[in-house]
Amino acid sequence: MNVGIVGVSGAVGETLLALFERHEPETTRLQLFGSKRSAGRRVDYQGSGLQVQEFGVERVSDCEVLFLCVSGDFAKKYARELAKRSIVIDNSSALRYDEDVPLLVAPVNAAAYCGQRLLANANCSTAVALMALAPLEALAGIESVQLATYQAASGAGRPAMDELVEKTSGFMGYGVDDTSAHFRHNLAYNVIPQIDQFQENGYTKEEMKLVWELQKIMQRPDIKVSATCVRVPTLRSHAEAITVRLRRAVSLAEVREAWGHGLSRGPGQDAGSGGLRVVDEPGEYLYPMPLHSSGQYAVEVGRLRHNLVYGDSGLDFFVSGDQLLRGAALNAYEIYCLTQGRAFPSAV
Ligand SMILES: NC(=O)C1=CN([C@@H]2O[C@H](COP(=O)(O)OP(=O)(O)OC[C@H]3O[C@@H](n4cnc5c(N)ncnc54)[C@H](OP(=O)(O)O)[C@@H]3O)[C@@H](O)[C@H]2O)C=CC1
Ligand SMILES: N[C@@H](CC(=O)OP(=O)(O)O)C(=O)O
Repeated sequence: MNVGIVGVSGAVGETLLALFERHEPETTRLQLFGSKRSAGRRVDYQGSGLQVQEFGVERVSDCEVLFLCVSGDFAKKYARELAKRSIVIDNSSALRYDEDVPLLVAPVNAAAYCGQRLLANANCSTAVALMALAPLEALAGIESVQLATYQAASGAGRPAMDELVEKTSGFMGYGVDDTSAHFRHNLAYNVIPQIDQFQENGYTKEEMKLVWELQKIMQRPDIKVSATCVRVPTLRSHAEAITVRLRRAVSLAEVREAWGHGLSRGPGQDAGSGGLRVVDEPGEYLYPMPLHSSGQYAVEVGRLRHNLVYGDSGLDFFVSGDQLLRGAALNAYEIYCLTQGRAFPSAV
């Protein structure tokens, strides 16, 4: 198998490379690509060195599978052309809403893959939320979802993450420095209620992605979704406070049970918790947090309780999941596993 990663120096690309290093058989020939900026750089991989090559359509032509970890504009320009020769797994939002492109969160809607060559990876907040939402949809049917997100700096890429570290260590006090090259404001010791551009309806594009993508992936265009997305000064792992209204009353025990077996673990595998871990022992001060979920394949879910407004058909809970893994690289790797008929690594 001949595989290429385009954008390997970025936050998603480097996380994907680490997954290949850990899970991929040595027989796979991996090629790495980037812009002129990182061309020529050598990267350690499975005991040898790989050189990053400058991307070019002809240069990637022998790759049977190509991961695009670049931008939406890059995907718009190249993805369809590349898909004529390779299976293309795109991490950007550019093609997610095209009718002929399956939008995949592999443990949730693997059935949407049926041999297409151009495949879209979902938005990070959407993928993290879905790990807890999909089993609830199967359990009782979802009427509505309300989300408030707490999104890490790395959601805006590797340079944004580096900037937060630098600005935090150089913080001089509030009102002194409101500059940032990657966010609308300085994120150090701050929270910013804007991710992506504002839309005409007053929501941001990140908030609307949650609406569009939950509806497309769950094949439920009628589900009501509303979100507020906030950037917080964590480095990795998006956390989300989620309120769900179900079609019927459920017990909390039923919900925990559903979370224990409601997700696919890959072609030919039995369903399992496949990437969701219940962390819900308030008496022991154990609940989902980026501090614990960062670097982990599983999304953590906890703080489960019935919602005081909706009663026993409503649930409140909190999730935290490493968005560079579940919301990007791990999900992309699982999509690749799907195309190869292999079990997902989270099941290993
Ligand atoms: N970060 C996250 O949590 C998530 C990101 N995504 C999406 O994944 C994609 C990558 O994001 P992320 O890793 O965060 O971004 P980064 O800014 O960290 O990395 C961008 C990458 O794109 C490469 N690149 C830029 N221009 C070119 C070019 N002309 N040819 C080849 N490579 C190029 C850069 O390579 P070089 O260094 O060589 O210039 C770099 O490796 C984006 O579409 C993003 O929306 C999706 C879900 C979550
Ligand atoms: N928007 C996300 C990361 C991302 O790139 O998402 P998308 O692929 O949907 O644009 C964040 O900033 O946390």
